[in-house]
Parts: sequence; C-alpha cells; structure tokens
Amino acid sequence: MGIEVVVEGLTKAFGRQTIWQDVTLTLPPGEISVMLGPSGTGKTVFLKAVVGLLRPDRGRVLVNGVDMANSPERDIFEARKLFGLLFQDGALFGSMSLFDNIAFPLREHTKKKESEIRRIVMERIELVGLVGAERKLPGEISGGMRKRAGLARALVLDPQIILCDEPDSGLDPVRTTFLSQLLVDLNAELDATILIVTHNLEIARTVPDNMGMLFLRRLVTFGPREVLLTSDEPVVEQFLGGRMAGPIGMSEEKDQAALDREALAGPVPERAGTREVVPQMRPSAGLPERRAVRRRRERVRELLHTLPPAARAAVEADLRHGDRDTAAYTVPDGPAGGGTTGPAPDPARVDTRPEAPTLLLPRFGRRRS
Ligand SMILES: Nc1ncnc2c1ncn2[C@@H]1O[C@H](COP(=O)(O)OP(=O)(O)OP(=O)(O)O)[C@@H](O)[C@H]1O
Repeated sequence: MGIEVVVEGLTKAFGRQTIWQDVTLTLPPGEISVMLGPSGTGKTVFLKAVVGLLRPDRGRVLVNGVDMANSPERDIFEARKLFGLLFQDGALFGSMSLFDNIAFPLREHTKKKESEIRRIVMERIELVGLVGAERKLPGEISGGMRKRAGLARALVLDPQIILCDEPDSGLDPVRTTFLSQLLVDLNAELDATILIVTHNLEIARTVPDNMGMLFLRRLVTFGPREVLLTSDEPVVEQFLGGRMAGPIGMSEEKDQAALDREALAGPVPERAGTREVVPQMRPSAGLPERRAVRRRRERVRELLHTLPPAARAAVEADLRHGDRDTAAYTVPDGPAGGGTTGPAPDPARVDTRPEAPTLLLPRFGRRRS
C-alpha cells in the first residue's frame, strides 16, 4: 500500500512574497488526491515542498518517518526514492531515446545490471502503452506520448507516492481522459498514494478520492471529494463553474471594488451541474478494483458527522451503494446545500458512468487470464 503524507503548518515565501501559509493536510495512503487552484497559487511549489526539492519556511512534511522539510539532505534524498514525479512537460532529456530517458533513474540511483534495467524499462513502457516507440527521441513523438514516457520514468523505482504536476497540460480532451484512466489504472495496480495538481475540471471531478484547493495564500479546503464538489465557498464555486464572477480575477484575486460592482449586478445564476458529484472513474476492465475505495469508505464513514450537510448527503449516497457503485448525487437547490440531507440519488443516474474504455493503452487493453 502507498504511504501516507502528513503536511503540517507548511508555509513558504520567496523574499517578501508569501506563496501559502499554514497548509495542513494528510494524503491518505493509497488514495488519489487532487490539488486545484488558479494559476500562480503555488501548486507546483507545494509539490516541490512535499518531495523536499524546496525547503519551506515553517512546518513539516512527514513521509515514512522522515520530515521532508527539515531533515538532513541525506535523509531527504533517501526518502525521495519513495516518490515518482511526473512534471508538466514530462521533463525528458531531448537527446536521449525514450528507453534511455526511462532507464535514467535506474542508472542513476541503483546498481542494477543492464539486463535487469532493460526488463524493468520494457515493463514500464508496456504499462504506459509505448511499446515500439522506445528508440524514438522525445521530439519525435506527440505530447501525449511524452507524458506517458514521463509517467513510465516516474514508475521505474516502484514509487509508493506519485506526484503529477498538470499531467493534462497540452493534451486534448480525449488524451486527457486516457491519461486519467491510466492514473486510475495505475492506482488499482500499485495501490500507490497519488497527488495530482491540475486545472482540469474533468480530471478533478472524476479521478480523485480527495480534493483540495489553494487560493489567496491558503488552503481553502482539503478532504473527501464530496466536500469540494458540493462546497458553497465562492472561490470553489467560481472555479468549478469556470465563471468570471467571483473572487478569482484575470491575474490574481479581484479587489474589493470589483467584487462590489459584481454584487450590484445581482446574483450570478449557477451553471447547471456545477455542484454535482459525478461518478468516479473506475479501473479498466480486467484490472482489480482499487483497494483504496474500500479503505476510503471506512475512513469517510468516521468523518461523516464532521462534514457539511451537502457533502454528508453525497457521501451517504456513496456508502449506500457500497461496493456496487458510486452514485451520482446532485446538491439540492437552495442556499448552501439547503441544510438538508437531500434526496436519495436517482437510481436512473447511478449507471450513467461511462463504461471504462475497452480499447486502452496496450497493457490495459490486453486480455488477462
Ligand atoms: N524558485 C522560485 N523563486 C521565486 N519565486 C518562485 C520560485 N518558484 C515559484 N515562484 C513563484 O511562486 C508562485 C507560485 O508558482 P507555482 O508555479 O507554484 O504556481 P502554480 O499554482 O503551480 O501555477 P500554474 O497553475 O500556473 O502552473 C509564482 O508567483 C512563482 O513566480
């Protein structure tokens, strides 16, 4: 099972610019979490702090007993081997073949023989569906293939924690869905803890177990996906609805005068479906169910009494369906979840989840005995 990541009171500034402060959250082991936030709110800086590539000014990041924020560099370096990192652009070396790029961490960090390296690299290449492309240079393949190569490289050291920085950037919606499916499938196979930083609402709505959002130098919320997806925080509603009205401005937050002008113009109608808890993506046919799902149900059951009403209703709907399915649940009309537990989910909606595509990346598409 993946490893829990505990972040406590994390604060980071560059000179006089505070990026975020007092960020506290726990990434539950083996679960998938997503961190949202408008551009420039410090999501990448957060990932770098988690993996110990940037030292925060205050706070701790506990991974397997190592504080990634304050330990000696030697200990951080060792603990970093637990991580797989997928950077925005795949961060591949342009002059190296995909094979050599993917082999790089093994050659750098292990003393494995070339034959063993070849076995591992080819296994990961198959896993992400790049068989046949291993001799190509990064410049000779598409952006989506580069992402998958980056992911293969992130997987060669058998990470127990996978951090993905905007895995969707530069991908079309179809490739983004394939990549989402790949991440869910990897989680089903590896049971690794995964944190994805993204702006992509489709990924945010369908992939994670937990969601958080950074805005205005603080963590607005972090918890079970139902909390953020039903939240009535203005910044969350604006972000999920992709609206102009709200506290997020073109470059940063809006000033009070702009907010006052908006208020005078009257309430903005909510876009349909904005606060809907849509079904979570499931592993491809032939793969095991994600072990995290059952663990999360037990965990969230304990949290139920602490959740806002709309989130509680959505979680209850999910629990009612147990292992059979994940129910779609729409927040009832009315202010802030209406203080009501809401209607039971419409059974007709339960099966609206798109079937897992059968023609997937080779590994996931192949028949299993
Ligand atoms: N090494 C650094 N030195 C100084 N400032 C930095 C450094 N790294 C990041 N920043 C600043 O930190 C802020 C947050 O950057 P970051 O890249 O984490 O944002 P982000 O939320 O990931 O944005 P995007 O969604 O656009 O990728 C930015 O203002 C950036 O200029």
